[in-house]
Amino acid sequence: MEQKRSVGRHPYSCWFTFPTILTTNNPHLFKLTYNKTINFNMAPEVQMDVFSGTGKISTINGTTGYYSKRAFVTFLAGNGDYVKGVVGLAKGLRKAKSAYPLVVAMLPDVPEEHREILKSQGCILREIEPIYPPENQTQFAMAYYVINYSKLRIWNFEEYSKMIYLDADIQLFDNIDHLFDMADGYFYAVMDCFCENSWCNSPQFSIGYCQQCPDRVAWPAEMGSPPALYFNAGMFVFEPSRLTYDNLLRTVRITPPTLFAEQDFLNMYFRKMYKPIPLVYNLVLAMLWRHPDNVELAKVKVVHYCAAGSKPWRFTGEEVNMDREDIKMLVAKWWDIYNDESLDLKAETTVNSEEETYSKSSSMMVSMPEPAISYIPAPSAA
Ligand SMILES: O=c1ccn([C@@H]2O[C@H](COP(=O)(O)OP(=O)(O)O[C@H]3O[C@H](CO)[C@H](O)[C@H](O)[C@H]3O)[C@@H](O)[C@H]2O)c(=O)[nH]1
Ligand SMILES: O[C@H]1[C@H](O)[C@@H](O)[C@H](O)[C@@H](O)[C@H]1O
Ligand SMILES: [Mn+2]
Repeated sequence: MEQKRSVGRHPYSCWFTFPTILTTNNPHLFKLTYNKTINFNMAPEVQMDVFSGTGKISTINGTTGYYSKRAFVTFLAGNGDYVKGVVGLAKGLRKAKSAYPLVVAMLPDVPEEHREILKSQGCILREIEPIYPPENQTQFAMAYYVINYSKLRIWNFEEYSKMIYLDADIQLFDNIDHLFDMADGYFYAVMDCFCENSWCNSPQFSIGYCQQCPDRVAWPAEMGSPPALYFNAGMFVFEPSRLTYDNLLRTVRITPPTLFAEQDFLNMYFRKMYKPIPLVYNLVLAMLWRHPDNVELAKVKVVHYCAAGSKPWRFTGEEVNMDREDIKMLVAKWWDIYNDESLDLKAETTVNSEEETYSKSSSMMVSMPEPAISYIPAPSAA
């Protein structure tokens, strides 16, 4: 078992130590240094009609019946400070009065002390085994991201019919429970931006093309058809399913890793069922300086502190773009929630069980009537 492998360093500090992915004439091709070419359109076919869709038979307070069980889920690896992100998220969900609990899919290397903190905040802990891409190929993904393949385990959480995945470096500033009411059978997420240096080896970056403003640089005909819509995998709405899970694991075993690791993989796997949702559900911070016209900050519900140097718990303000007023304001807002003791779960409501710890309030929440349906129309395809 490779469980002892440690989580890599942040990509921005070691980017060029990895073999470069060369650009090609075709946007769908990422040519690797050893002349192996990955064609996203030629990826192994996967079953797309695999979602379970309806509610399942489950037991609430001893009564068996059909209902849809929903939860947020995040991912935690290692003994570093990402645990602060999860605590912040649990408190942010409480502040937004979400009706659903937060499940933490965590690797075995999360220390007991951190598990206790998360339990005391009402999180449901689920230990997962790490997933690594095929042997000897990890050099083609950024080391820092390789551990993120383990995230695929959340498709196995079949006791939930629908889940919203949130990275630990995400904070909610508004209730987003209505996203659970979107039609089943799709994969929902926010479109990414290709303008940051992290994309510098992509065909998109090389010609200055970004799906966030497709008219800025027209996609040249000689480069083939424009690339498929690409989402940021820090936030997505999905339906756990054993069938999908097995298929994901089978597919990942035969899919050579690329730069953004499981994010690229998920984009490839779910390309036919991907539906974009508005960027207020996952504000990738670079949008603030790359596409300011697309952002209405006051309306943003979910902020993703993914730009280099923006993690609130490590923030110094010294990195590029980090001295902006909007960034400092968003970091301060994250700390307001993290430090707000009134958002801590009250100790007396915590219930312990062998496998999971959850709060009485969260378990009650699951059986509450569903919130009113409020469908969020996706923006038209870019
Ligand atoms: O030491 C670590 C590193 C990461 N994580 C977890 O992994 C998530 C992803 O890491 P980052 O948030 O630091 O990465 P980015 O936001 O820069 O990366 C984006 O691209 C990644 C490609 O692998 C993933 O898809 C990720 O979800 C997406 O937001 C974290 O939020 C956290 O939940 C940990 O728990 N501990
Ligand atoms: O997931 C990655 C990562 O978060 C990078 O920081 C960002 O520049 C990319 O756009 C995104 O795809
Ligand atoms: Mn993130």
